[in-house]
This record gives sequence, C-alpha cells and structure tokens, in this order.
Amino acid sequence: MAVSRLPLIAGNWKMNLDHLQAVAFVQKLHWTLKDAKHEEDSVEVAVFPPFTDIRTVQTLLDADKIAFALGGQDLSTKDSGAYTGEISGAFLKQLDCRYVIIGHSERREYHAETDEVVAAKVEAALRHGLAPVICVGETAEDLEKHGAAAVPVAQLEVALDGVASDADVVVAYEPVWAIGSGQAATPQQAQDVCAKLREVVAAKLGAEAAERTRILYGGSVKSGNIAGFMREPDVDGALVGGASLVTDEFAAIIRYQKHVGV
Ligand SMILES: O=C(CO)COP(=O)(O)O
Repeated sequence: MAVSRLPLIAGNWKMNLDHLQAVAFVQKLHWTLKDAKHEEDSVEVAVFPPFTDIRTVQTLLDADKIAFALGGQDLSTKDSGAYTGEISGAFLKQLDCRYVIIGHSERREYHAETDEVVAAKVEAALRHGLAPVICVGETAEDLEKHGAAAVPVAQLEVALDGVASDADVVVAYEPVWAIGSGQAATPQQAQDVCAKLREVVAAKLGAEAAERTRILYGGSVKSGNIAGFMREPDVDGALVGGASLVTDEFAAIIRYQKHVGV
C-alpha cells in the first residue's frame, strides 16, 4: 500500500539554528548523506528552518544543487497588508518553499491557534501553491479522556474543510505527549491513528487522495526507532524535531529509508 507514496523525512528546526548555523548544518548534512546520493529517489528530505534562515538555505540548496525540499514553520492566513510580524504564503513560495507546517501543537498551545485558524492557513497555503503539513495530535489529557484518535481525527476534519480533492497535502500525527518527551508512541499506536486519519482524508477528499496523501508520525523520532514506524503501512515518514538538529542522527533517520529502498 505504501509503495506509491514517496516517504518524507521532515526536519522541523523550531526556533533553533540561526542563518549561519543553518548553512553549516545543511552543508554537513549534505556531505554526510553524499554516499547515498544515488538512492535519493527513495526518500524526500525536507527542512523547515526559522523564517530568517530561509533565504540563506534556499541560496545554498540552489548553489550546491542539494535536493532537500524547503518549508516554512507557519504562515499568515492573509496574503499581504497591515499585519505586523506575519509572513505571507506568497513570500514562502517566492523562496522556493514546497511545504509549510500548519497547526503544530506549539502554535496551538502558545499562540492559541484554533482548528478554524488552522483551516484558514491550510487554505492560504494551497492558494499559494504550498503543500500544507497539517499537524494534529492529542494531549496526554485527551488521550486519557477520549483515547488516541478522537482529537486528531476531529482536528483533521476541520482542517480539510473545503479543500479540493486534488490538493497536495501532508498530514502529521504528532501526539503532544510524545513531542520532545523522549517517550515516542509505539509503532502500533502510530499506525492505528494514522489509519484513522487516512479514513478522514478519504471521507473529505476521496479515495484517490487517501491513497496518495502522505501521513507522517512525529514525536521523539530518533535513528533508533524510525524503523518501527516506517514498517507500518499507514506511516509514510516522520516529522522530526530534536533529532533533526543533530547531523548524524538526522542522516541516520534518512539513511534508514535509503537502505530499505522503500
Ligand atoms: O514537534 C515535533 C516535530 O514537529 C517533534 O519534536 P521531537 O522530535 O523533538 O519530539
């Protein structure tokens, strides 16, 4: 089933690495992965730097012909205008971003982003030709009260409202309790929720979209546990936080893909 979906390993740097550190990091990652270059068609690698790094990283990827995709960590619901501090999807697109993370739990928690705001951002991303990486996930309290799937399923239903069936979207299941905690979900837990999320994609966007849409797992992904997640039929990659900042770790997560040649 996963055969037709190109695995995506995405590094969400969050508020880490300034533009100088970003250059050093990307160069080192590229160098570390070089041996496996001939297999790069077996996995897509994406990095999500802070906004202030994006131009610098774009220039480097372009100059050195490095095949990493680039994405923003957020975007505005608006396209332009008097919105101090906001970043338009149009600006990200101009800098060759392919993706934008939307609805990360840290945005939901620290910036009070509601499901409706997330839906408006998904619409904005698609309007500008960016593929939204829609993050959903339950807190520890949600898990205890409602089980694992109820909250992420409800979040995704709202996020996909009004999205066209041919839209290019990525879904990331990130249980909040697993983020930065060192306590990842088990592969089976991830599979169970990702399968339900695929059903939501099918219900909202149709069977063809469900078949091609990549669903990632995120939350304490490391080189030591990536294999278990990637064996699951409905897990098509990973959204990696902390381990995406450590070259050897991130390279090992990517290389796992390359070696299995999915
Ligand atoms: O939030 C995450 C990625 O978006 C996951 O973070 P960690 O990999 O540090 O748990």
